[in-house]
Amino acid sequence: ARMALVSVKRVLISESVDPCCKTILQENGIEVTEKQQMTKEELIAEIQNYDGLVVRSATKVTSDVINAGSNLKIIGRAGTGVDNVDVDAATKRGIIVMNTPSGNTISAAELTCALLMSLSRHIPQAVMSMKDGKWDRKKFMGAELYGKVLGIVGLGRIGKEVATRMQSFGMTTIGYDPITPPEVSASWGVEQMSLEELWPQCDYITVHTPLMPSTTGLLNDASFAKCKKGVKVVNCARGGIIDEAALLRALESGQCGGAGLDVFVEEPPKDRVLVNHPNVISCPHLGASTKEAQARCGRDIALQIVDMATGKALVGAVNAQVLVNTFSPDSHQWIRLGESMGSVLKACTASKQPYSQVHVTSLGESLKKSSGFLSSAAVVGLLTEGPQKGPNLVNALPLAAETGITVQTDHKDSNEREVCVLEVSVNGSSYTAVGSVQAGVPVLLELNGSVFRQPVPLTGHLLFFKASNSTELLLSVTGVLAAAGVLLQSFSASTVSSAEQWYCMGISSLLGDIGALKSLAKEAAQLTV
Ligand SMILES: NC(=O)C1=CN([C@@H]2O[C@H](COP(=O)(O)OP(=O)(O)OC[C@H]3O[C@@H](n4cnc5c(N)ncnc54)[C@H](O)[C@@H]3O)[C@@H](O)[C@H]2O)C=CC1
Ligand SMILES: O=C(O)C(=O)COP(=O)(O)O
Repeated sequence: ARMALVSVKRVLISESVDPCCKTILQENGIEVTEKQQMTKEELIAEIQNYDGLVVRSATKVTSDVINAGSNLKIIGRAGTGVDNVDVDAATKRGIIVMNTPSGNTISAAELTCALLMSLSRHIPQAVMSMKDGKWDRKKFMGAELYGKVLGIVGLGRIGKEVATRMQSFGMTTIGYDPITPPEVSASWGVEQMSLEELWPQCDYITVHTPLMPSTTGLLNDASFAKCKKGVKVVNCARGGIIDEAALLRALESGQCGGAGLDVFVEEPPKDRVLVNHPNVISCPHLGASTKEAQARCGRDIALQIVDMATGKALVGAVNAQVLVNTFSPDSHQWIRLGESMGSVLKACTASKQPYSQVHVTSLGESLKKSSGFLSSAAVVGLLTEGPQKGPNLVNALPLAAETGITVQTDHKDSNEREVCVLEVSVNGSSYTAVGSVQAGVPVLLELNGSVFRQPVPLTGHLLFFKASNSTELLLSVTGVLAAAGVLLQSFSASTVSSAEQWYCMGISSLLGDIGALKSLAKEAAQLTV
C-alpha cells in the first residue's frame, strides 16, 4: 500500500508561474486559484482556504501567513531560494516546504555571464547613449575578459555553470565554498582557496550562495578593501550578500569599478542610488525569467506536489527529511504503530506527564530506514491532544525539543522479526511498550515487561489495566463495563511473569468515567486508536 501523506485539494498560486503548473495540478484533481499581487492582509485573510500555496520570490510567506494558514500542508517554491518563506515557522506548524532548485540553474548562470560581459564592454550604457542619438566611441572603451581572473563565491549548481561558461572566454576561475570539496570544483576547473587569498586576485567577483547570516555582507567594506582596485562584481544570488551600502562606497571611491545586480535587499528597491549609479547595470530579478526555466520550475513543483499527495515520492522537500523514508510500501502501518504505541503510553502515564525522555529502538534489518519516522510517529502519539490539528511527522521532533523532551532513536539489526520498542521517562519512572506489524496490522506485544499472550491489535477503543492476577478482579471489571453499557469485545492478558500483570480489553466505547476501575486496579487507562 502506498501512503497518502497529506490531502491536497485546493492550491493558491500567488505569483506568475508557468500555466503548466495549474494544468498539471488540475489534471490531478486539485482545485487551483491564481491570484497575483495580493497584499499581506489579503493573503492572511484567504490562506485558510487552501491546503497548498505555490510562490516564487515575491510572496513573503511570513510566520503570520503560515499561522493563518490553518489548513496549509504544503508551501511549494517554483524556483530555488526559500529565503522568502519562514521555513522554521512552517516546520513548527507541520507544513512541508519544497522547492525546484535545478529548474532555473542554467538561466541564472546565463544571466550572470551576460552581466559579466556587459560589465566588461559597457553594453547597457552604450545602448542607452545610442538611443540618445549619440555615437560615442571613446567613452565606452572596455577590457577583454580573456586572461582575467574570475572569483566565484559559492560553488553550487549555478557557480559551477558560470565557471565552465566563463572558462570558454579564457578566464581563470578561482573560488570558495565551505561544502563543495576542492577536488570536485577542480574537476570543473575552479581552484579553491580561502576568501583572504581570493579577494586580492580577482578582476571580477560573482556570488552564488544562499542568503543566510553567514553570507549576509560577505562582500563588505573590509573585503572590498582587500580587492584589486577597480574590481567588478556581480550579484545574481540574493540582495545583501554584497552589502549595498559598502558597494556604493566602493563604487564612489573607485575601489569597485562596476557592478551587475539582479537582486536587491528590498525588491523593488525604493532607494535608487545604486541602480542610478553610472557604473551599475541592473535587472529586476530576471535570473529565472526565461520560458525554459519557468516551464521547468512550474512543471516540477506541480509534479512534486502531486507525487507527495498521492504518496508516490517526496522530492524537493527542504524541511521534512524524516518523511523521505515514509514513501515505501508498508511504512503506513509502521507509522500507525508508532503513533498508537505513543497513544498507549500517553494514556497510561496521563497523570504523570510531562515526559523527560523518549527512546525509540527499532529492531530487525528491514526497519533500518524506518527508525527516524518511527520515533517521530511515537512522539506524535505522545503529544497529540484530542482530534484537532496537532503534531505530525514534520513537526514532532521540533515540538518535542520545544517542550523539553529528549528524543533518542536507535536501530539494532537482528535476525528476529521486526519490532519497535518505545520507552518514555516520566516523572522518575519509565514505561515501555513493544509493538510490531503483523499481517498488516499494528499490534502491541508487551507493556512494561508484561508480554501479552496474544498480540493486541491496536485498533478501536482499548482499555488497559494492571492488577494482580485474580478472577474476582476480572469479574468486577466486566461488572463496571456492563453497568456502563459498554460491551467487551476482546480480551488479552499477559503471561504471568510476576504477581502483577497488564490486561487489555477491546471495548465497544470508552467508559464515561474510568474512576471506578482505578479503585479496582493498580493502574488503568483507556484510549481510542
Ligand atoms: N537571480 C535569480 O533569479 C536566481 C537566483 N538564485 C539564487 O542563487 C543562489 C545560488 O543558487 P544555487 O547555485 O542553485 O544554490 P546551491 O545550493 O546549489 O549552491 C549554493 C552554494 O553556496 C555555498 N555556500 C554556502 N555558504 C557559503 C559561504 N559562506 N561562502 C561560500 N559559499 C557558500 C554552498 O555550499 C553551496 O555549494 C541562491 O541564493 C539562489 O536563491 C537562484 C536561481 C535564480
Ligand atoms: O529561484 C530563485 O532563487 C530565484 O531567485 C528566482 O526567483 P523568481 O522565481 O524569478 O522570483
